[in-house]
Amino acid sequence: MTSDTSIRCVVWFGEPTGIERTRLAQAGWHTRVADANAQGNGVGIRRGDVVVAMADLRKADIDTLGQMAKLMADHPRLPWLALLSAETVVQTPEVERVLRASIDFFTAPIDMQRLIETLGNLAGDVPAPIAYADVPGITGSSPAMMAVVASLRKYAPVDLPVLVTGETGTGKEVAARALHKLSPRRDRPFAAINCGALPANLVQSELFGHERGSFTGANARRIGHFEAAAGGTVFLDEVGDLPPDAQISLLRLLQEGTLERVGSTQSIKLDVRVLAATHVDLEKAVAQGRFREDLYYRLNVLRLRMPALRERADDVLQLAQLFLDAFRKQHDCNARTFSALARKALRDFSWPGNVRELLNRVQRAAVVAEGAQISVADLDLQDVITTRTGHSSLGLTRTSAERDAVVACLRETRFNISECARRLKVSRVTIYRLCKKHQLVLEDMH
Ligand SMILES: Nc1ncnc2c1ncn2[C@@H]1O[C@H](COP(=O)(O)OP(=O)(O)OP(=O)(O)O)[C@@H](O)[C@H]1O
Repeated sequence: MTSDTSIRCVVWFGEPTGIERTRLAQAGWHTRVADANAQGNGVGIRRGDVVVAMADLRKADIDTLGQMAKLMADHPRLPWLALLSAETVVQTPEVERVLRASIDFFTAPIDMQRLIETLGNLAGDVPAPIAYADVPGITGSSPAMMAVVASLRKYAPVDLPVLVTGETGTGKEVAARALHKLSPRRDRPFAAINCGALPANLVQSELFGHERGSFTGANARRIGHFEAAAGGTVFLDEVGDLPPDAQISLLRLLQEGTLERVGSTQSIKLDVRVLAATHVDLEKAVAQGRFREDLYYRLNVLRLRMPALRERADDVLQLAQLFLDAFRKQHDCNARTFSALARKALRDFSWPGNVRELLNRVQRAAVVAEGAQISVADLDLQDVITTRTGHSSLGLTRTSAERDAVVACLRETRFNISECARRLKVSRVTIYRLCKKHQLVLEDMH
């Protein structure tokens, strides 16, 4: 976080265009133009200012490139971004050094919106977590999460089953609890049952209860989870795992509002709202005959899809900060925030375990972090950074493919320019131009 008097500054080694300066100024960034070749020139940075350095290679000659790479190596603590022209030859050692030292790079024409967003991330702009006063436990202001919140508000007061779908760890149980808390049943019990974790031979008795002596070991009458939640809400997680007999009992409860305890023929009237969740494809289970179709339709009256975390990248930093703050309240730890690179990794990672994985990684990182900032290594996300920055932009890929094609063809044709031009279906002049562009000195290639 920045103090009130600190300013945000881009130290631009190169030549920003007028439009680039204006867009940065509009986004609250001062631009200080600097020269990579001029030693020790002051650029008016004060302690406490937020500084991002820009290595603008668009017009850099070979000497400037070398100077730039050296400058970056001498200032490894500065967050560096690189700007390339479409013609920048990436295979040169100097450009490679610049790219390796950069957190991110942009190829002309520069996408100013992405650049400003990246600068914001580097400055630690983590919007305050959006919690919804009326919807407990739900955090996130991404469009996907706002749609979820709108559905929760709509579905909560309606006394119908809701089928919550979504990958593991997306917050299906959190959503079910929110539905209960928002509903008129809020002061009655809420029971969350993982159907997949119940032993198959005990499912009926666990859910619907049993009478004394109904099976070996049933020493006393016992009411099941449904009866215990009378007047409230029962959330059946992994409902697809229910065995066939329990599916019949559940269907009856939904259709007639009654249940029978195991070992009894007496129907008990019960008022309970059923919410169910699945991370498997229930439609497929129905098609394969593993799940009753009539039960599927009963459960699937209202449907709520919890988005995967990678679909709501806007929420990742907010959630990460929320989890870190919560951890700090309970434990002694130095970590207060995330480094620029860590924030980038958090946004770029695909989060197969969704919010649960984010929570686990943040807590582990908070324990192992030495300083005030959690690093990429603390989060164990180094691979994300390596893979991402290893990726080429389209411009870079094209440039490098073009160079490879020219080099290969020149070698094949034993450096016969006319033959190479014929094979590549371009003029001789173009071959000479391409050699110049890619800094290919013909004699060196023999
Ligand atoms: N929007 C959110 N805001 C804050 N915490 C969340 C949010 N969504 C999920 N969590 C947290 O993430 C963890 C996983 O959530 P939850 O158990 O609800 O996921 P799930 O989809 O039911 O998982 P599974 O399919 O494995 O049962 C919990 O610790 C929960 O508190």
